[in-house]
Amino acid sequence: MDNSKILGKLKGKLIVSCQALEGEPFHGAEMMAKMALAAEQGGAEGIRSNGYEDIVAIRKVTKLPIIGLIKRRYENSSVYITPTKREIDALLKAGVNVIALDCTKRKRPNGEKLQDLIPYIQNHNTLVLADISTIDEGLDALDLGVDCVSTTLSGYTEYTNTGRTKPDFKLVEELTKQTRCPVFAEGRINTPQEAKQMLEKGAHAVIVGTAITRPQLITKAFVEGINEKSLKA
Ligand SMILES: CC(=O)N[C@H](C=O)[C@@H](O)[C@H](O)[C@H](O)COP(=O)(O)O
Repeated sequence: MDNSKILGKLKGKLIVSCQALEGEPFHGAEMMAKMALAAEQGGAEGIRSNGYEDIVAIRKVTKLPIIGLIKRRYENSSVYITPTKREIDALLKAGVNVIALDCTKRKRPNGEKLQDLIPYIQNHNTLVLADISTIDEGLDALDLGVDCVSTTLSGYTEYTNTGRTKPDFKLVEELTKQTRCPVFAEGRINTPQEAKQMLEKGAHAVIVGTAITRPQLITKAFVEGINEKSLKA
């Protein structure tokens, strides 16, 4: 696939994040490949996926563009989405089209720097999606030459973790005002209406995970909805 055309193809579309971590009922490459297939059948135009095995399995069942990441925790750093060159090399080997890279201002493990990692990925004919949590991080990442940004980490860094339960519409709106580069809306988008609203606010595409691919959490939302005390009572 010609990666330079991917961003154009994703404009206005839905990307489904197919991730189940260890301990989750759907954990496993075979399951994630089925999730990706289901997403494609439902009309998604891209897949976001975590881990070498899951990505290889997904690549076998679909030709959709894959945004890959590897979550790994290192000592002395809270960066966990594709933190080092080691994860980047594994993603390049898996054959992803785009690499999702933590581009927050936090210190990376092994003293590695975004200034080196971004061109390294791009020199392998692979795009960089910057996962950020604030407007400044988004703009800084764009200055460093990333191909696109995603609001993935809003609410998940030490300095944005305010217990937010709704998507960060404001961050998408502000970022799209300040750049012509594609801004992906991601994180806690739980309804088709919210997804559409994000596009109306200028998002290039919408990435949805939990609300589509984590059945235990979808069930929980229904159970909580049923148990919620009626305001009229
Ligand atoms: C914060 C973090 O680690 N986010 C991860 C990034 O890859 C995934 O766990 C999320 O599922 C993904 O961002 C989609 O978001 P949501 O599941 O809320 O639709």
